Amino acid sequence: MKSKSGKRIGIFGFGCVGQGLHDVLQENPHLEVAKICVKDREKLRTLPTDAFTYDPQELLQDTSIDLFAELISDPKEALLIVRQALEAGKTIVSANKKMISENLPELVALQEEFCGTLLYEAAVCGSIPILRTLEAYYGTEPLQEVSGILNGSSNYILTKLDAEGLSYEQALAEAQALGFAEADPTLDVGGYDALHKISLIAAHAFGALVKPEQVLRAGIQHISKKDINLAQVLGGRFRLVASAKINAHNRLELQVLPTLVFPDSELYYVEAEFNGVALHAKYAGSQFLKGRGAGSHPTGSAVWADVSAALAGYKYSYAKLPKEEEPVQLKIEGEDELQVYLRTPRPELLPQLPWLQLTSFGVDSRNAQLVGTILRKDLLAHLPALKQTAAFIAQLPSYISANQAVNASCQVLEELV
Ligand SMILES: NC(=O)C1=CN([C@@H]2O[C@H](COP(=O)(O)OP(=O)(O)OC[C@H]3O[C@@H](n4cnc5c(N)ncnc54)[C@H](OP(=O)(O)O)[C@@H]3O)[C@@H](O)[C@H]2O)C=CC1
Ligand SMILES: N[C@@H](CC=O)C(=O)O
Repeated sequence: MKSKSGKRIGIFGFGCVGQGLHDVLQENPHLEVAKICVKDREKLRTLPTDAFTYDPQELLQDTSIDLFAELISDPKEALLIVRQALEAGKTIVSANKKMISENLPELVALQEEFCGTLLYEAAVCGSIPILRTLEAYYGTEPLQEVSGILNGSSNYILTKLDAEGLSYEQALAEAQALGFAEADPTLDVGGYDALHKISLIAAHAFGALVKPEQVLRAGIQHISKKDINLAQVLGGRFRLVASAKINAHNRLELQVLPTLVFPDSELYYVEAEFNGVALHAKYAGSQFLKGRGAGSHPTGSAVWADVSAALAGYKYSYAKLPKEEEPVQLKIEGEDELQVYLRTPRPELLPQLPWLQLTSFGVDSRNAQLVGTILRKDLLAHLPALKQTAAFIAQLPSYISANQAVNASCQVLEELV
């Protein structure tokens, strides 16, 4: 079908997001879909066979195509596609946060060298226009913090455990069936996906190029009924929260941690696959954006928005990234203290940690719970050993005392008896 704009798009991937984009383009025929590149020749498709190709070069070398959308689940192949498109000076839109966050310096350099364009709004918080907001609105204003719920699947699981009493396995299976989860769901529940997203946010919001090992990261995969009940008795909910924030020493602190949130936080009300991001700017003050963070049409909509913007000549300015001649201003560090809740079914494996304060409770043959205060950098150093104990680790706000947690745990036990 001839499009209104006369422009042609080549799409890589026809899964959850690719189909979402295709649906949106069918209802809004501004662009002609040249072809869709997929992998599996045996898969049943909802479109005729001639809509597809299995050879990426058939799209990449087609000079009649004006721009590409890269929406495949394989980050290595995605990098090859995006690299080739940018080296040819083309415009390409991607949703692949793992690939982009792990290769951002190269992708920025390729855009500069060959004058191509890469946009990736769909890679961060699905339908929420967070990158465009950071770029177009906060390109010059200093930000103090950007934080929130950046992974739809984890949030869906946590909501279902808390509100409907589903088992972890049931909730994860639902998140997968609905198309929210990554091909490897460890990326979601292990906090890696949120790490990729907060790294991209850090680049646009603070001009920081982040290495994964600089981020304090824990996921939700070891959460248990006991933890959910404890949160409920305390009047809170666990959410997987990612944050990038400038601390009192003008250092950037990055973390992805399950966090106990209460009704005084906007994040308490972010449910199911929704995401929510709070921005704290020096002059504008605070803002909160909430919307669907995963799913076919919400993500397809974000890709479509990028496609439309790219056709209108929009590019990221990366205004806050340090220029070659400037030294890197922002150091990533962790001198501050964190209060954490920790429960492990393998207490015998708990490493010796330099706790500043520590209260243990709920210790029996199967579990140990504790609330402790520790320096962020010490927790970062010991996190791999803690993870060996299958521990569930979460940040507790400082206004919750260890005594409150102990009392809540006793109440949970009484209710279970
Ligand atoms: N699902 C979501 O809500 C969101 C996903 N994303 C990101 O969007 C991207 C796509 O995710 P999603 O649609 O969920 O994934 P799906 O698993 O639903 O679909 C993946 C698609 O990629 C194709 N594909 C995989 N490997 C190759 C390859 N080597 N060559 C060509 N095609 C290939 C598959 O082909 P075939 O059909 O033949 O199997 C399939 O069509 C990922 O980067 C994901 O992280 C971003 C935001 C939200
Ligand atoms: N797996 C991701 C998909 C969107 O980015 C998520 O659950 O958020």
